[in-house]
Amino acid sequence: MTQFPEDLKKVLIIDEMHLSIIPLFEEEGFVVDYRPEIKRPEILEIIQDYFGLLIRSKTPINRELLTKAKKLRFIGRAGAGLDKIDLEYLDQNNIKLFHAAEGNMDAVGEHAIGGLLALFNHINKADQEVRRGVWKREENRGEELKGKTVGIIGYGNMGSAFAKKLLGFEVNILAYDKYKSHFGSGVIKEVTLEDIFAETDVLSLHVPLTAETNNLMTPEFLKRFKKPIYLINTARGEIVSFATLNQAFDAGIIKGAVLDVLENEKFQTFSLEQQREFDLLAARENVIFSPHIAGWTFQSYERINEVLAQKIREGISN
Ligand SMILES: NC(=O)c1ccc[n+]([C@@H]2O[C@H](COP(=O)([O-])OP(=O)(O)OC[C@H]3O[C@@H](n4cnc5c(N)ncnc54)[C@H](O)[C@@H]3O)[C@@H](O)[C@H]2O)c1
Ligand SMILES: O=C(O)[C@H](O)COP(=O)(O)O
Repeated sequence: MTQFPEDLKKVLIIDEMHLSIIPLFEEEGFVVDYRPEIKRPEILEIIQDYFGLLIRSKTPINRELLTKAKKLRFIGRAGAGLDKIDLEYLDQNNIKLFHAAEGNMDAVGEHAIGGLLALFNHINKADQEVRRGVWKREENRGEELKGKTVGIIGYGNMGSAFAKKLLGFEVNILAYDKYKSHFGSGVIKEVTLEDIFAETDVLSLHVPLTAETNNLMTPEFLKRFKKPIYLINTARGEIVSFATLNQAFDAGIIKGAVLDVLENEKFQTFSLEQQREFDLLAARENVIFSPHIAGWTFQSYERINEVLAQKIREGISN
């Protein structure tokens, strides 16, 4: 067990997490305040007392918050995405950041495959029809994954987990990563973006949300695909807008989509245009939505805590 001085023990948890987080961190010698219901104004008032902060994504960890966090030495992100965190500030102020992407990457890989198979085989649509007493076989004839080329953009934890799950489906797997190289294997081919445009049948996005990937998929970007594609987005909704998706469907560039993430995930805050474009998407039979649950399994919920506790144990003692 790590022994910390009295004033370097307090850890604040501001998001709902599997309750295993409490004993895991207490065993490490921390004093844990589990406050999943806490609102931002109170966080701003009390954050000065804490050595560690454990988060998911409810509250932006921006300068307003961080400048008040005078004793803060580490942040633990129970999950993968770091897009709500001011990474530059952490770097400049020697605040360590740990994430637990390894804890939900298998869930994301399996969800992407599940969505794709459901899309290819019209499972959701056919299920609704049969429940209504409608028996349509020809209209629900499926598409096989075997022989398709699957393009992956972003080959980190999620992209590589998805690729690994694809092995066995007898597909051609191409992966492009702007900041990583020499990751290919005999089966998974490391390629350029041009190769992705030229060969992809199924495109899966696994980049983080950054200034560069926000709206990465513009209409111009999508026009560069040589064949109509099926799109899987389990990364972040801001990478491709509703309007761009509709345009690409209408132009025959996208012929089906699995969308676990949306450009705005709070329906009540949709602008009129977002509502109009979302309704158009929702009217398409070849779109499958889910409410940002790709990484959200019973197993990952608990595994994320274990990954985080272990990384913090190792990282804090250095
Ligand atoms: N839907 C969900 O439940 C869920 C769960 C987990 C993660 N995610 C999302 O998946 C993202 C990826 O997670 P990860 O753990 O694999 O991250 P990661 O950092 O391990 O991998 C991302 C990869 O993308 C590459 N990249 C960055 N910008 C790029 C660009 N412009 N073009 C091409 N490649 C680029 C990076 O070099 C990196 O290798 C997270 O940031 C999060 O947004 C979603
Ligand atoms: O980045 C992640 O790990 C997933 O998108 C889940 O995010 P959440 O913990 O904020 O729900």
